[in-house]
Amino acid sequence: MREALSPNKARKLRGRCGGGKSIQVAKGVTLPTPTGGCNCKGACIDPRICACAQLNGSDFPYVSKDGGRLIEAKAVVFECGPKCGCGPGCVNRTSQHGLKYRLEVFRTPKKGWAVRSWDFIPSGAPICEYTGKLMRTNDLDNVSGNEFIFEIDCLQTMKGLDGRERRPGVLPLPTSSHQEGFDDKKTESSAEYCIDAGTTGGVARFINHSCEPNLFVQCVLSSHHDIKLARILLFAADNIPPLQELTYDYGYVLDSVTHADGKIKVMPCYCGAKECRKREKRIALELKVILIGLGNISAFVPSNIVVCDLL
Ligand SMILES: C[S@@+](CC[C@H](N)C(=O)[O-])C[C@H]1O[C@@H](n2cnc3c(N)ncnc32)[C@H](O)[C@@H]1O
Repeated sequence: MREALSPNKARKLRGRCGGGKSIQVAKGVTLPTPTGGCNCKGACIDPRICACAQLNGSDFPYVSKDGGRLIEAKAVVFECGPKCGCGPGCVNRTSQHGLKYRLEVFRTPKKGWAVRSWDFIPSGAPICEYTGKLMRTNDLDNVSGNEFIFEIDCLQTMKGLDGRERRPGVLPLPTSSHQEGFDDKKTESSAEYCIDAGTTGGVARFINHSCEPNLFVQCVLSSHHDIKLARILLFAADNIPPLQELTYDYGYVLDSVTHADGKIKVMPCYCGAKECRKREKRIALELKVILIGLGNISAFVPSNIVVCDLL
């Protein structure tokens, strides 16, 4: 990968601010109706009063420094939503404020497209949301490939299933979520819903896997409390200097992708980390993998993102 940016080669593409296209919902999938929120006015300040702070363990998950930073990774973050009394500037809406950093989609020698920032990113800062088409995992037969499928598996993270690290401080979800999908006795690990960014989505779809990532995945609930349909946000795991490639751990099950004949599909990992596991872990989907043409990536890239082909 060449490090130097070439302004002549860099191309600004048109698109929407705030991470690109928002979530589209597939036919047959219904988003839950917004749940009631807090009664705070203007901004949420007192965690003893804010009903949303109570859901986060009686505190706000964010500090307002640098426009909002997540204090620590959580099983799930409860943000204020449409039914809350607070306004859009509330710190407990940090992931809803859109892209804050100048991101660049660039070409790598071995991993295809990748993403980096022109700005310094402080630890805990929200980067972008994984957007695309929200669909049932069972309906995936009809999509073009699994390169851009993100399974919404917050439940597995919460329960530490499939080798995922169980995050500390897991709080019981509100009653509605228990009814909607959080069953303590359930050990089944498959995600019921996923986000397909194959044909629509934002810049998150270009972020590659690393075994030593500088981002982490955070499930966020803001307009409802159904964990199966949580929003997927990427946050900075560290202070990230400008031009360092942004990566997260795809965290899927090793050797779970098979060809049609049942043979394991080995996916080499080129993350370059010292502790690289040497294999990109992929999801357990028996799908034909068809790379979609990236001739027109403008559909995925908002206007404050630059695309730069460095090959
Ligand atoms: C969500 S896409 C990421 C963007 C992709 N690089 C592109 O050009 O559109 C996931 C795909 O990127 C490639 N990829 C991501 N991380 C990789 C890694 N560490 N090593 C090799 N290939 C990787 C794989 O082809 C993977 O299926």
